[in-house]
Amino acid sequence: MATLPDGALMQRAATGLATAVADLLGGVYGRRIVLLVGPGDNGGDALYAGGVLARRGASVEAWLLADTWHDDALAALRRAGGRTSAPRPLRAGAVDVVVDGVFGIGARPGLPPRVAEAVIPISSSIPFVAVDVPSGVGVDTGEGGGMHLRADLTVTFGTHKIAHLADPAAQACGVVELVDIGLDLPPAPVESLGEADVAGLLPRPRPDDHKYTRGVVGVRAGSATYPGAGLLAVAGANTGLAGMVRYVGSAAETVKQHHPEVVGPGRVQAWVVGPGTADDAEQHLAEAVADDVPLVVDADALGHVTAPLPQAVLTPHAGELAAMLGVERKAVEAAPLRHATDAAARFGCVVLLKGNHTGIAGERVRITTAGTPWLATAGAGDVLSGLIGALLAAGLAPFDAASVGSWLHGAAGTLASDGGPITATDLARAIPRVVQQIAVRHWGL
Ligand SMILES: NC(=O)C1=CN([C@@H]2O[C@H](COP(=O)(O)OP(=O)(O)OC[C@H]3O[C@@H](n4cnc5c(N)ncnc54)[C@H](OP(=O)(O)O)[C@@H]3O)[C@@H](O)[C@H]2O)[C@@H](O)CC1
Ligand SMILES: Nc1ncnc2c1ncn2[C@@H]1O[C@H](COP(=O)(O)OP(=O)(O)O)[C@@H](O)[C@H]1O
Ligand SMILES: [K+]
Repeated sequence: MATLPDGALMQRAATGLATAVADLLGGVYGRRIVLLVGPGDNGGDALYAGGVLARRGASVEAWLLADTWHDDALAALRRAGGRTSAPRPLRAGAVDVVVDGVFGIGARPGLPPRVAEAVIPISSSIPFVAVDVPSGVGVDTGEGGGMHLRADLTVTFGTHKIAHLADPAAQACGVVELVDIGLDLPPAPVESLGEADVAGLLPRPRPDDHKYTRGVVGVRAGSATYPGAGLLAVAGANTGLAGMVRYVGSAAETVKQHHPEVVGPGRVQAWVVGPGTADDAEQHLAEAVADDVPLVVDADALGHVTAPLPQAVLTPHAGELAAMLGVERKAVEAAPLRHATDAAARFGCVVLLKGNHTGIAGERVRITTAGTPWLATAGAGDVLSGLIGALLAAGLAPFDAASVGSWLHGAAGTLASDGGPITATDLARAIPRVVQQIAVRHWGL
């Protein structure tokens, strides 16, 4: 901000916001727009954008929800023909869009009663556009805090904030649109991989490779009671990303019938331990750890992790992580990033916490946004552990294996789903297609 004329960034932000609102409305002239305006620059963005839209023929009213507001921005709105008015109940169809400019990155979580009273009587069928973040969420934690607003579209500036990536706040954002305002940004403490990042990290077979140089992954999963978990972990491992898959466990016959490529015990470069192992989980974990290679620890084996495991990727869902940390599941769901980071410190390894947006805590934090809620289906987690194991065997460091595996898993779920329901088997089958698309788009093959 110091290098630019006063207000330049805010003008860029407000122009981007006005464009996004116009796109959402499919036009501006005659549209009815309500601005929820707080005391800071977030309210200033909303007011300036309202001015741009009013000049183009929209009917814009601002509800001033704090005792102070951005004076210059309100003056600009008034000059453009906008007005202020008192909050009132809005039934469906009463206005075309509500713009939430109450609080932005300067906010503490939660909403003051005056704001809550104004927004509760607004029909939930009126679209909400959040300026920067839905007001009231924990901007730098992604935690829900107390009360917060929800948006159909969030227009943010310069860079994504943690609240756009980390649940539960991310679920309140709707679609997130990033407006470039020309900021020169430092490295981020939280990252989200995109397809090009994954293309750069994925192991590629070289001309002189053979199956052993590409890495061998061993799967210890499934049992007489749960053979399916073994099959699905193998399906995730056996998608061609490692050179070979070994299986160790009591579902060996079933695994061989479905996956003729898979071989029995021997040397491996990485282990996957846990899905469906039931009473054998502790022994499988001890044997895998004794091999001193990187490993994925999932499902039944997670309860047997007591000491730090420096080469491991732990892949709990919220319930499993809660049990490991001795807290309530609700506490993990309210603050997933914090609990994943705590667990990574406690167990001295990478912790991948599964969910809508999966968080990977290790040397840094990465969040996966590539998935779809259709992935909430039995066995999808077993496929993930196998897939991450294959990437470990292929030579990726645990933090990269976990985050690249999670991205491929989400992208495969989204591709297989195409908007409809999927099974874990469909998901595993789609993984090679995702890798093929990456190869075509980014590797020039
Ligand atoms: N920085 C940039 O590069 C750019 C920033 N831009 C824009 O500026 C926005 C940030 O603006 P900002 O810093 O003025 O803070 P903002 O979020 O409007 O609110 C702070 C005010 O709210 C109050 N308050 C907070 N929480 C509260 C609560 N729970 N309950 C009650 N009150 C609460 C707080 O009070 P205080 O804490 O001082 O008591 C203070 O008065 C940013 O999100 C983006 O939209 C763009 O223009 C482009 C460039
Ligand atoms: N609502 C959701 N949106 C997106 N992905 C989800 C959602 N719920 C679950 N998933 C993903 O589906 C997988 C489920 O794994 P898990 O809970 O271990 O199931 P299982 O034990 O049946 O395999 C995880 O990768 C998780 O991230
Ligand atoms: K806001």
